[in-house]
Order: sequence, then C-alpha cells, then structure tokens
Amino acid sequence: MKKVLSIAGSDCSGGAGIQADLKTFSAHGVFGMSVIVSVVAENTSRVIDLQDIRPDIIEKQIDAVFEDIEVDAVKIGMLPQPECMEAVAEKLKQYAPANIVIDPVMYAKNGCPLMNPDAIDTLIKTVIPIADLLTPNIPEAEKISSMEIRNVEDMKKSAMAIHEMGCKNVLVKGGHAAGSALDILFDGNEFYAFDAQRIETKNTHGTGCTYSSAIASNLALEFGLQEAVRQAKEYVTIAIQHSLSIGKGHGPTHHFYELYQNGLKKETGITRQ
Ligand SMILES: Nc1ncnc2c1ncn2[C@@H]1O[C@H](COP(=O)(O)OP(=O)(O)O)[C@@H](O)[C@H]1O
Ligand SMILES: Cc1ncc(COP(=O)(O)O)c(N)n1
Repeated sequence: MKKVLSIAGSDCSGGAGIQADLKTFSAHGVFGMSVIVSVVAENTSRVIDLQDIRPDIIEKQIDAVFEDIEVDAVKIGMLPQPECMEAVAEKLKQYAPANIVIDPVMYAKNGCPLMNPDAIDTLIKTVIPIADLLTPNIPEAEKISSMEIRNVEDMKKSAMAIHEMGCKNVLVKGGHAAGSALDILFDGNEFYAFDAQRIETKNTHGTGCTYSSAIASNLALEFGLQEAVRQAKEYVTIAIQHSLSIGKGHGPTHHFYELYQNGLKKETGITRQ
C-alpha cells in the first residue's frame, strides 16, 4: 500500500487541515499519516484560537515517521510561523522524500489568518524551493508573487514568478475568481488548464486541503503530474458537489470512497480511469 504523509494543522471541526487530508487519503486507498504543526480551535464559521506545536516536537514527529516508514508522497498545509517552516524544510531536506505537494495556507475560508504575515519571506526562501508542486489559491499567489491577479493571463504570470522562486511546478487555483473554477498548472515550460463548472455553494471549507491531498495521493499512486492533477480536480469537484451543510458557516467537502470508486459513473457521468 502506498503511504502518504500530511504535515499540517488540526481542524477540530473536521472539514479542513489534517482531518480533510486523512479522509482524502482513505478515499484514494492510500495509507495516511500526520505530523501536526498547530492545533486550531476552529469551526465552519471562525477560528477561536490556536496553539502552535514546538518546532522540536514537529521535528521529532517527522523523525518518527521517516525512521520507520517509507513515504511515497508528502502533503504540506498550514505552516503558521517561520520557526515551524524552518523545522519542516530542514527535516524534509534531510529525508528527501519524493512528491512534495505544498499548499501555502494563509487564511481560513472565513478570513481568519492561519499564517503569520511576517513569515512570507521564510515561506519564499525556505519552503517554496523544496516543493515539487506548490498549490496557491489566487490571494496566496498574489502575496507570494507580489502582483495582482485579475484574469487568466495574470494567473500565468504569477505562476511563472513563483516558479522562479525554486519550486518545480506551480498550480494556481481559481476557486476565488469569478466564472468557472479554472486552475492553471505551470511546469516551467508549458501551461495546462484544469477547468470545472463553478458550483453555487458556500460549503467550500477544506477544498484546498482536499485538492492538494488528492494530488499527493495520485502522485504516490505513480500517476504523472498532469494526470494526478486531472484526477484530483475531478475528486475535489465531486467533493464540492456533494459538500455537506454541516455547521453555520462554510460547510465541508464530502469524501466518500464508495461514490468515488464505484458509483461515480452512475451519479455524475464521470468515470475514473
Ligand atoms: N464553488 C466551486 N465550484 C467548483 N470548484 C471550486 C469551487 N470553489 C473552489 N473550487 C475548486 O476547488 C479547488 C480548491 O481551490 P480554492 O478554493 O481556490 O483553494 P483554497 O481552499 O486553497 O482557497 C480548485 O480546484 C478550485 O478551482
Ligand atoms: C488547520 C487548517 N488548515 C487549513 C485550513 C484552510 O483550508 P482550506 O483552504 O482547504 O479551506 C483550515 N481552515 N484549517
């Protein structure tokens, strides 16, 4: 069985962070593991507080996984502070796993900050260069590339600027744009578009976590990058189509193995190759 590690924050309400990642891993039939970097008291409406895990405990969790288990892919989510970023980057340089997918989480869907804004320089210098794939949403891509994104051409320009910072591939997600849910992948040479109809729903808590974890799962399963993203886009679209009206704010995506593996054709007309 393929083994995938999530390094991220804990969302006690179960829709995003480590919890969304592990649900996504299970739906893909890979073995999920977690290194928790922050315990976030949050729900679908707000972030109440958070307690960051000490950098040495983050390092020891990573050691505990890697000294014992072969890791086929790593998904990285929320990294709240520079010290946390440095600890994670150092350890991943040491263990050099394949397939590092980084979702540079900055804010929760309700607008509450999950990354210290002063950590952006460390993110750029220390974290981005270790990514095989970086998956910023539009506001994150704007912050990282210091430019405004108003259209698809700007998404491409921002992806090129971020690629220059040292990650191998960049996927700028269009969830926050108007129009269809169009994501742009840049591999340093070519652009690839992944499009889906926008679903009218406020239940988008955990979409980015779900997407990056699905991509990491597909890379662990040995799909090439474009195919890994194509299948993950299909997965996240269905997870949003079936999202749950749980809680008073932005409800979570829905991960269901049976629908994804067997029932897809019947329910949606989409087949999984
Ligand atoms: N309302 C929606 N309908 C369809 N797809 C969406 C919708 N909102 C987001 N997506 C897709 O979900 C994925 C996650 O994107 P996004 O929401 O931008 O990330 P984040 O959670 O990091 O803000 C992307 O593929 C995006 O295009
Ligand atoms: C612990 C944690 N990590 C990440 C997110 C953002 O999730 P998303 O951008 O997928 O809605 C979150 N709300 N909480």
